[in-house]
Amino acid sequence: MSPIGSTDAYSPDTSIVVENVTKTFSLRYHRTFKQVTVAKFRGQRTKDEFNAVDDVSFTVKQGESIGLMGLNGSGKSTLLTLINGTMKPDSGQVLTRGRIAGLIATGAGFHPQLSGRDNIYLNAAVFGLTEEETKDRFDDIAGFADIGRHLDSPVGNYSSGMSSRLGFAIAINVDCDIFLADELLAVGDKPFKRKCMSKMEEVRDSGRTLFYVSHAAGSVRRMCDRVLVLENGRLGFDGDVDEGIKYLHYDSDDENNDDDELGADV
Ligand SMILES: Nc1ncnc2c1ncn2[C@@H]1O[C@H](COP(=O)(O)OP(=O)(O)OP(=O)(O)O)[C@@H](O)[C@H]1O
Repeated sequence: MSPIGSTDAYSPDTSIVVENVTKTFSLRYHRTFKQVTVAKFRGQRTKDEFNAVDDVSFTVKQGESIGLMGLNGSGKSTLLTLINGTMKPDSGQVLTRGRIAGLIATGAGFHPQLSGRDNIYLNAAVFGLTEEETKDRFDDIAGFADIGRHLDSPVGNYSSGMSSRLGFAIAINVDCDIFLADELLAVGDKPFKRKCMSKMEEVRDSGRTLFYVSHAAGSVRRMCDRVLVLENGRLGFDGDVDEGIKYLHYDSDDENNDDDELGADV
């Protein structure tokens, strides 16, 4: 990996540069105005700040597939949201090259009162597809989501698995340079997870940059050629997949089981 700040980090085959990125959130201890006032009167703390992403730096080359791992709350989703541009870092910078697509949160970007069909057009437009492009891809999207008659009912009534199917089906049909996937296998059923994995392999093999958040060691091993491990917001490990998984102390017996790898969490 090129050191950040070197000319290599900004070379034409660089896909993502994350440079000393920090994102700070507040932990609030009281909800109401009255509680806050009483706490202040008693000299108690009403909030604390912490770095969900803490001075993280790395560079990704176009076509690399990165497994982003770490325990719950270590900052994976926050980092993905910063790469995606939905949130801005408090310090440092994130640079990306090309169009970004992917599934960051189940149901994010869907309008609950619109049907699945209308949401396909809405969501595809957010990803930058024209109406014509979406029409051309509609059958592929609906076919991949495979939610049958529910396509014409409001997305607000969908189960989390159904929202995830629709979200993934749209995202995977967008032409992009960087594909971000945050625990997309967490809610789907097993046949859908298998379908997603082979689609993601297609994405990886087509030369797009893949950023894949997962707790499942087996699927990271199958999908990725490099692992980043976050620990309390800091980058604890960046390198070889097996070593990254060992770094997180996975039980190696679980990793070889194909069924487990599609669903197992740490
Ligand atoms: N908008 C927010 N405001 C305050 N705290 C937040 C916000 N979003 C995330 N956090 C906190 O930031 C930390 C990192 O959260 P994040 O969702 O990035 O972790 P994660 O590694 O993706 O976790 P998981 O594996 O459980 O999905 C957590 O402590 C979380 O509570």
